[in-house]
Amino acid sequence: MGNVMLHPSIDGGVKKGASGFAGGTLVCNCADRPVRLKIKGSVAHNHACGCTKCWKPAGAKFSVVAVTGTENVTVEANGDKLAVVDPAALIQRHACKACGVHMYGPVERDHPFKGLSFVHPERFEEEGWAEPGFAAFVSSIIEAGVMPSEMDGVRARLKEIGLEPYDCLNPALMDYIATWTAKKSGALKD
Ligand SMILES: N[C@@H](CCC(=O)N[C@@H](CS)C(=O)NCC(=O)O)C(=O)O
Ligand SMILES: [Zn+2]
Ligand SMILES: [Zn+2]
Repeated sequence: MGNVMLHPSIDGGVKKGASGFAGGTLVCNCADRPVRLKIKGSVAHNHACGCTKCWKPAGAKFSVVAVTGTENVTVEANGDKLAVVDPAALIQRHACKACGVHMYGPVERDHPFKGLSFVHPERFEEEGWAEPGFAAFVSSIIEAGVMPSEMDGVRARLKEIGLEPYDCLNPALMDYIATWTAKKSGALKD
């Protein structure tokens, strides 16, 4: 099972983050004029994502992606290289035009995730970011070309390293989204 490749940062097992992690600098893959972003404070809800829209390093089936408040994100250097991948998407993924790494993805629309930005903690120069805690959008890896017959092995490997696989988000985030929606419709009162 250990030969199922998911993502380089977790293939050897999930490494626990440091409790004192206070943020740092995200850097893209460019040797020349890399994009640099400052992230203030820790990241939350780190997880593996199998969807086709999140950035993955070469050969990875999953991305590793977490959130922070958009107010904690500052572009520090070479922001002129950033462009929004899909302006119609909920998550406004800002990618480096030269190397393709997604640097941050703010949610600005009226949505339960409004005010949050999605970031890829593996791009931190610093060690100690909070480890991923579950796997989301697992079935979506088929959309990127993974054989359906591989899925049992992928889910078994995710469980083996302690990442419960879900085909959407985990129950905590799904309940959070549904609560927001129910309050908006009036089905739930504050
Ligand atoms: N099955 C689709 C799922 C895409 C999807 O819904 N991704 C989730 C997880 S990142 C999402 O919240 N997307 C919002 C967005 O891409 O803006 C795919 O793989 O492309
Ligand atoms: Zn770059
Ligand atoms: Zn995703």
